[in-house]
Amino acid sequence: MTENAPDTQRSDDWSTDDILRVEGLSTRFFTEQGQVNAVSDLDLRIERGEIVGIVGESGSGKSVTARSIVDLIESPGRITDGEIWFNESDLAEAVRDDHPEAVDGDFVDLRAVPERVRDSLRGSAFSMIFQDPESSFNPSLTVGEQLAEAVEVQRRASANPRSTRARTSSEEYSMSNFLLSTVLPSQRYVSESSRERAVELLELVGIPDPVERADEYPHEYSGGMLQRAMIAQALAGEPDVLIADEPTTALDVTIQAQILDLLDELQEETGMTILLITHNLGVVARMCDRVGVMYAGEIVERGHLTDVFDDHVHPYTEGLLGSIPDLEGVGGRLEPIPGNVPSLLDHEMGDRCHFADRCPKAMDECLEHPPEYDAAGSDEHAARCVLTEMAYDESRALPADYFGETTDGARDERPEESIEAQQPVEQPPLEESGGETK
Ligand SMILES: Nc1ncnc2c1ncn2[C@@H]1O[C@H](COP(=O)(O)OP(=O)(O)OP(=O)(O)O)[C@@H](O)[C@H]1O
Ligand code: NI
Repeated sequence: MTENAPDTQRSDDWSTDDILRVEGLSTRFFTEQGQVNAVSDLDLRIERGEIVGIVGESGSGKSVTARSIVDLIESPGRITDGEIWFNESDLAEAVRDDHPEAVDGDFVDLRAVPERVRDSLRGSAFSMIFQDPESSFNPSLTVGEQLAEAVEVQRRASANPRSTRARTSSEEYSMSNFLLSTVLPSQRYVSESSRERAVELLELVGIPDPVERADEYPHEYSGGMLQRAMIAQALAGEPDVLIADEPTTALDVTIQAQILDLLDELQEETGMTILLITHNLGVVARMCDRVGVMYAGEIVERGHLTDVFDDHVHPYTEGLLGSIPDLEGVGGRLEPIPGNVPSLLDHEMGDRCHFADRCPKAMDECLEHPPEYDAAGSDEHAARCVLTEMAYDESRALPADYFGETTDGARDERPEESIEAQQPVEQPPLEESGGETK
């Protein structure tokens, strides 16, 4: 404790089980069209060793949330507000003297420490896997070489104290596909033991004949095998938190299920924490302990699986549940929620519930932007919806044409014949509805 530290620490109220606490995170993109509110006032708590899901439609802000946590937001984007507290006593010790304001108990606010400290956590504290494994590998190096180099970089880094780690540009490829161009082969750094570890990692992620496969190039791998190799790459630094951004969307359903099983097994073996991003509630049901449902840059409902699957309050969650695809393959059809994903342009968002124009239960109350209310169920259950506080009252319903013509008729439906009632209609899977990751 320093003289400047407040008498009561906020971390006194925080569970020591929490490995990460995101508080009031806002991330904006400043584009020619205007300010895009990609993530707004988002709170997220993740316990050590749990698998937390973030689920929502394309464009709801899931990837921006993930990239904000690992400090990968690029211009014209910027985190404009919030704190990202990471619970690690060694790191807290290391930065306490120079940055007392960034430390609260064993928690460190990653936004309040110098960039080099955040950089030093990539790969070791946090690692990220993406939907598209091709972009994480250099096509002109063998998979084994690239894994060995990732191992080497992490080894050399962990020989130094966390706050002063030397970095090389080459390690970035385990984190970021768009930094691929900076990757240079640097075989002189790769030791025999790193090569052995690379083969071990391939074996760990279930790649058959890992010694031989290590000598192959990325294009010689199938999509599922390359996804496994990317997971191996992300594990090279033995991260505390693995952020998996739609890790299975590009794969066929059988392979999807295998990759999810692999993540589950790895979580159990290593005890690492996983933040799993998906637009598929079936994946959440299979994998996660807790889940946050995102809409228009906000978490609109959160809780344990039972809260969200059985006791949900938010009509958006209800709509998503009508869209659960069959993960095992047969069918796999999704019923999209009627209406369009909202514009996140600041001047078009308005100060109302952002889902109101698609909501079959929108009432006068929804013209005010709802705070997060506690909801019935577990302590963790909360929703940004007035239905936590009052029953739906048809006499207060907004007229169907209240929001004009742009809503694809979503508001023409009355609740009794709303989203669930429309299920039999065959629709293309949400995966095909586009998004920046395609
Ligand atoms: N580089 C950028 N420039 C401008 N706006 C951006 C940029 N990246 C993201 N956005 C905005 O942030 C919003 C949220 O995007 P994000 O990628 O987080 O969505 P998502 O929930 O991950 O969707 P998907 O399921 O399609 O991956 C997008 O709708 C887009 O408007
Ligand atoms: Ni995304």
